[in-house]
Amino acid sequence: MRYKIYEVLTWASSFLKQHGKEEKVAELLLCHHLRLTRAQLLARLRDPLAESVRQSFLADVYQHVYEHVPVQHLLGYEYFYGREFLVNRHVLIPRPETEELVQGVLTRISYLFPDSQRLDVIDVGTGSGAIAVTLALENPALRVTAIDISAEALQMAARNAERLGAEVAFLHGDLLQPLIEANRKVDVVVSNPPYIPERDIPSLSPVVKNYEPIQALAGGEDGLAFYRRFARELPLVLKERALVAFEVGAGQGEAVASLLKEAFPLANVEVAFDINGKDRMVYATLS
Ligand SMILES: C[S@@+](CC[C@H](N)C(=O)[O-])C[C@H]1O[C@@H](n2cnc3c(N)ncnc32)[C@H](O)[C@@H]1O
Repeated sequence: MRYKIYEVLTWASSFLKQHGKEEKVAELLLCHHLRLTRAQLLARLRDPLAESVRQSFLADVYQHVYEHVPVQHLLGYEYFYGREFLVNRHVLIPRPETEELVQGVLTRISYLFPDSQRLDVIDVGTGSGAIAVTLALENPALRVTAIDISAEALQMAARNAERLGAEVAFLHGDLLQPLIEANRKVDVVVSNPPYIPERDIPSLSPVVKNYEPIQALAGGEDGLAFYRRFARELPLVLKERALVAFEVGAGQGEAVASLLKEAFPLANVEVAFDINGKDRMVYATLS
């Protein structure tokens, strides 16, 4: 007996709901397995579903429910700023909050450096390359370099840059060390570093804790370890006129702003809030 698409979809949606997962995951996964858009899927709900597709689709649904595999790992991608970024276990799945950081950087660049050519922009801890690739594509005048300590993450970021046609240079290294060693001075440093306090890691949801790289999450005892290092190392790499843009964990805004004010007493430091009203970005402008 062959089931119709809508029968399998209805069953999977309520199965997901019963297990505390989002129902819409069923539609996403089924579109993926059938290589259809959502509109095409909805137009074919009464078509029969091939048994092989039904089985591979249900295998993914079970993995999501019983093993907490993130849906992005089942699909192999996540959307960021309207573009598809490939993801795997070596990179953080890019989050919507980070789109707000990218937006903030693009806006600030346009008014801080209205007539500068080829600004040197560095994305530290690039992961999937979401920030670096998006900045390069949204403003092709930027000269974007991405750094990560994980060689596997850099591989994925480079693949994303190539697929999306972005010109980004990649450096393997520890935070700003590749720039310090080369005595390179830059205009913009942007980073979404690991910022989860170590004590909070055990209570993260299994979808995050079991599948996202710990190196992308753990920010030392209080979550601020990377910002402290940035505050020490940034003065060695920034030009006189420069922009620093960080994503921070909710509640960390003021602490990170203080670190930047200590490092750059003359800078204009600003804590910005995300769409959910949480302190999420800290910007420092040196001029
Ligand atoms: C929170 S993830 C951010 C990934 C990506 N930028 C994004 O916003 O989706 C942090 C990234 O920093 C990298 N990282 C961790 N420690 C690092 C270090 N010491 N130097 C450079 N990168 C580091 C991790 O490998 C990870 O890719």
